[in-house]
Amino acid sequence: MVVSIHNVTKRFGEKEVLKNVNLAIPEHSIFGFVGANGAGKTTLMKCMLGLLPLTSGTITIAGETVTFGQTTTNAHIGYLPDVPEFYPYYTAREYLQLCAVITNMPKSERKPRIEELLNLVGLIQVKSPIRTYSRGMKQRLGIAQALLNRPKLLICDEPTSALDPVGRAQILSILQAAKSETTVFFSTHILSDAEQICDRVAMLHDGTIIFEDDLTVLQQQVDHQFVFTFTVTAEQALSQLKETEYSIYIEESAFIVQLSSDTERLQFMRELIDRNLVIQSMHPHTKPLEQVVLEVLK
Ligand SMILES: Nc1ncnc2c1ncn2[C@@H]1O[C@H](COP(=O)(O)OP(=O)(O)OP(=O)(O)O)[C@@H](O)[C@H]1O
Repeated sequence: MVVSIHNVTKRFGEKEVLKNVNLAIPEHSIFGFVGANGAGKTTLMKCMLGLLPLTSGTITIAGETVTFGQTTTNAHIGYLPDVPEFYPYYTAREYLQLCAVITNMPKSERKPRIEELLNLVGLIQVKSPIRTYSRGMKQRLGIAQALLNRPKLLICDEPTSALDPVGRAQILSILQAAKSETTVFFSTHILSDAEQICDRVAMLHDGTIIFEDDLTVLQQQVDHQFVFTFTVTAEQALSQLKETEYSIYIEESAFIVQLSSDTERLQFMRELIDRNLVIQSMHPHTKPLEQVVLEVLK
């Protein structure tokens, strides 16, 4: 485990913001940390970075215990705050060169690493200074900076929240690519972002982890239901399957059918052939993460 959080409680005065939190983050995974505004996500990340003292409990990063005020464990961490700040008159390349010098990166490694990261974050062709960058470009540069020294863990605080759909998709694909060299821990209140790239998801609600599991387990399959697409629309397919014995319904233009056994699945395929319906895709019907969350919070 690259991160182990054990019975962590954090109080600000009388206010208990984290209540006995336990988390284990496996290496080379993308771990989504979801929760509404004010749930305590930033507080836990600051505790992981040794920026806040714990009221009780322990946090270890790459096997080393985090101690408030000490920065030794931060050598394993790259951190992207929600609004990263840079020197506005530098270009991305100049800024990363400065960071490489400050962090004592060996001279021979600087150029290849910086070019590799500029390529990863899609800024390799950009020659203009950072002051001209969009928010998404700044986030992307922030990821490059955080990854510069090959940390074992990349912590990103709401990296997609302020971005438009294109900017969000770019960040998600960069985080996915970063997984080959590090472990990604990112917080978000956008469930669909977590759903797109995470291997594991934990949800913090009022300072308590209310679920934590592999995303595939969380998005349980709905009782033997399958979603089909055909070369015709769902409505047309349904009309071609008139008087069928199968339980079929259409939900938001998706054709969904209940097939409880392998035999039923085979029979249904035969029926589709008999009715000249050509399948484009078939997959198990799963609950979106949002529905899982709503059910847990009920
Ligand atoms: N230094 C502090 N002193 C007192 N209360 C604090 C302090 N820092 C955070 N809090 C409180 O702790 C709670 C959790 O805040 P936190 O910033 O961790 O939430 P969050 O999940 O990151 O929310 P957001 O998505 O809005 O950033 C909030 O009620 C906040 O007011």
